[in-house]
Amino acid sequence: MKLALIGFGQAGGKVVDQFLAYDSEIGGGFVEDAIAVNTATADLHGLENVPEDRRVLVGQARVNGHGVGADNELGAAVTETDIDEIQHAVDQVPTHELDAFLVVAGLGGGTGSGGAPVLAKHLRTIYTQPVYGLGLLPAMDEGGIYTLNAARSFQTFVREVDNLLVFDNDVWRSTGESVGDGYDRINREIVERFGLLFASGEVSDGDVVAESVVDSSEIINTLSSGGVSTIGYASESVGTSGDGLLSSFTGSTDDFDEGNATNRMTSLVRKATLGRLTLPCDVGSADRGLVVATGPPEYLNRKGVERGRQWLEDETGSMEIRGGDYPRADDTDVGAVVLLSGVTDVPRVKQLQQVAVEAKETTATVQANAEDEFAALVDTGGELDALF
Ligand SMILES: Nc1nc2c(ncn2[C@@H]2O[C@H](COP(=O)(O)OP(=O)(O)OP(=O)(O)O)[C@@H](O)[C@H]2O)c(=O)[nH]1
Repeated sequence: MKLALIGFGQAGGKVVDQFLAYDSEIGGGFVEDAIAVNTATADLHGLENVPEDRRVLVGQARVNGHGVGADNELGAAVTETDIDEIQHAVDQVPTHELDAFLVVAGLGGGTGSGGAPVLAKHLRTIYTQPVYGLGLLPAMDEGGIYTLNAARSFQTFVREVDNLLVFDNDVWRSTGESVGDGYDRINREIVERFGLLFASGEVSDGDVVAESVVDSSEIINTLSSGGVSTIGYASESVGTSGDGLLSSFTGSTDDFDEGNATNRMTSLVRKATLGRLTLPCDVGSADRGLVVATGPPEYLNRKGVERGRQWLEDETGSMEIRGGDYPRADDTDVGAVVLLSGVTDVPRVKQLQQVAVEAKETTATVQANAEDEFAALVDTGGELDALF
């Protein structure tokens, strides 16, 4: 499907930057346009792939290009004020080619956390295309302010988009990794999963057309349940003709190969669903689902996808599970992407909200105490007078 990507804040901009790289790497064709919005000049300069004329600085009058310092109310306020600056950039998007907008932001900071919901709301009042969000949840150890920001932004963002796709940094961290290296790896995981899904609706005329190629309308229908979505992905290297299943084609019967490919695809769908999701949840709470089989066309086995799809129907109890192929002739992996939409049983969100409520209460108590303590510090019991 053709997307206009809008990265809001530092994390949003970096992920959009990586989406651009991934799209050209796989020849995906899902990025119709890409814009980065930020309150910090330095963050915009740090981007590599978003064209310079698609970078928008907001809030200059209030923060002078220095960011909002994790104040997401300020992030929201400056976005409201400067919405025309962003609209000016969106005006250049060839919207007649567009299937949807995707607004990407880290929810723990200030700029993206506050600005992304404001922009989503604005876009939905103007355009007929769906506006999706991709929200990145902070790791738990980032601290109270990030958790509180994320919980409040999540609540607002999910209300203002047609569907909120979520990626939880906490689940994807590795111990012993520097923050920078960690984000580079995590961002790759993000764009691989979401990128494959979006590219799957973009099979061009020159590509090999498989038996049942996923269409962008199937992605849109799956996401039209609204609410929150998560993605699972599993893949297996099939190598080139020297190893993997291809080599087992030679010297074995077609029946055996067919059965092998069917089993492989069915188990990839299960692995994708039961393995690490971008946002862990109870799969049974999903409202809709989409199974996409990716890889060289000869491995995209219809029976395998169908069995995987039926299995997901049983797991979710939903009748709205779609399935299809994304053939990639030059790929050495065969994989399954599983999109679960409208999930409602998400312990991580409840945990985030609980910690946020505690953080809010603690902040209020600390502030009240600080005021009393400061008054006590300055007060001399009437012994001394201030100058004026
Ligand atoms: N996945 C991912 N998450 C990131 C990355 N950088 C930051 N984050 C997360 O995003 C949250 C918000 O950080 P930023 O995007 O830097 O904040 P901002 O929107 O620019 O807002 P301010 O810096 O407060 O103006 C953090 O709490 C992290 O959890 C990144 O490169 N990848």
